[in-house]
Amino acid sequence: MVRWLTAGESHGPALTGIVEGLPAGIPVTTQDVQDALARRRLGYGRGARMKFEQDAVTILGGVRHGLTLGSPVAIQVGNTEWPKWEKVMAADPVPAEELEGLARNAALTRPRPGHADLTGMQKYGFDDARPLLERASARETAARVALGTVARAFLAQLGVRIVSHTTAFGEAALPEGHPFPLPEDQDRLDADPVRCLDPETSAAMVAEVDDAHKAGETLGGVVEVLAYGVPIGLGSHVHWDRRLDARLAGALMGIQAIKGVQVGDGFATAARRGSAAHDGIVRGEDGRPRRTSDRAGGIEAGMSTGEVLRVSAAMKPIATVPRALPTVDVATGAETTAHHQRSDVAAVPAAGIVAEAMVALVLADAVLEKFGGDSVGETRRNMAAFQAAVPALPEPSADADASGHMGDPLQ
Ligand SMILES: Cc1cc2nc3c(=O)[nH]c(=O)nc-3n(C[C@H](O)[C@H](O)[C@H](O)COP(=O)(O)O)c2cc1C
Ligand SMILES: C=C(O[C@@H]1CC(C(=O)O)=C[C@@H](OP(=O)(O)O)[C@H]1O)C(=O)O
Repeated sequence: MVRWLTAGESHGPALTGIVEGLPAGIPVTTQDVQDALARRRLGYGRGARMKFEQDAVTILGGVRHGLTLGSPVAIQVGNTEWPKWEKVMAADPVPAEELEGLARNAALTRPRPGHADLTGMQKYGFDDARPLLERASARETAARVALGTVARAFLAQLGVRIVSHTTAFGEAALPEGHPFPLPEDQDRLDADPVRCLDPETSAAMVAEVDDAHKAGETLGGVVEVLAYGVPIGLGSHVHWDRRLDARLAGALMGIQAIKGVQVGDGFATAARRGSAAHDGIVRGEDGRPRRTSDRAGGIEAGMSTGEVLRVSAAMKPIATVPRALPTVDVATGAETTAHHQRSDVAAVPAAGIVAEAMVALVLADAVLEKFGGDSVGETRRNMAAFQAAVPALPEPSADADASGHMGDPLQ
């Protein structure tokens, strides 16, 4: 079982992530993690903090000379903002006179609708939103991306490669039937301001962000993650919590601001007739069955089919709306507008990078569940043996009934 945990606050000294259960022999370096984190900072609409803050990566355990040891991998991502917050976010008590007059320490009592502020204060018994927003902040996703780097490097050793792109940003969306991006497109995607390969749609998405910015608004959107080379049979139909689709959906829903997840064509299939909703099965070139399309997103009955795995996540607009939303001041009881602080206008492209990390962690777990292995080599051998044993179809005889009809159940 692969387990992972993160700790740390947005303006604390660092975020820390630990992933346990990955095998020995995964090639990963500090630079790999640093590069992955740099991708998360990109994207049109991100706020000022992304420009001046660096992610300071230290691998604290589980890796030696560029290879994992099979022990828990611990990664620290230092917040270079920390010196400004040393007193306000100190772990140990700070004398009141040292906090007095510090603007950063002022109690935030006008909770933002759509963020953790109000419900968190009510639930945890705080009269200030600071202790909530510090952990609710998606700064935490830096730690997930760091851990996802290791999971992804493991999957790459097995020929599984992940790519993501932005399919909708505000009202601008890729037209239906657009080509799927390939893993080799990653650099081109990262070079696009919104991570969309269609130039016309990309320009429309940028215009959406500009419009929202000018109007004091924020935006959401949809990202899609594709995984190539996923073997047949990850996950299982036998129990709800073993279904690969359920596990991916939970992991994607666990990203801040994600409000909808779909597998393959998801919601669109609900409006289709059966014949246009599923993927036909044919004899593939290697004599094994293949699907004629990827509407199901490479998962049927909670199991990977061996086709391209495809999941999408819908992100709501950023809650810190510059044209501040109505709220109440919990200190005075007065109706007012929400506190506003520096914020992203939109973070959809960054959410795509975080979604890649979550998909990588779930797939790494599912791969190890099916194939096991304490070293990368062992997992690779086990996976190859299983794949070699997937039977090819018998050669059809000339007089076989091609109708495949099983009788009408309504008669
Ligand atoms: C990459 C990323 C960046 C985000 N940046 C901001 C931000 O700058 N301001 C903000 O209010 N919310 C931001 N969010 C969303 C909030 O973290 C999220 O809405 C909040 O934690 C409440 O959780 P919920 O939206 O899932 O209910 C961001 C989310 C992600 C994934
Ligand atoms: C810091 C990051 O994202 C932050 C996520 C976030 C939120 O409310 O989720 C609010 C903002 O934090 P701050 O107000 O300190 O600028 C974002 O910058 C990051 O992604 O690294």
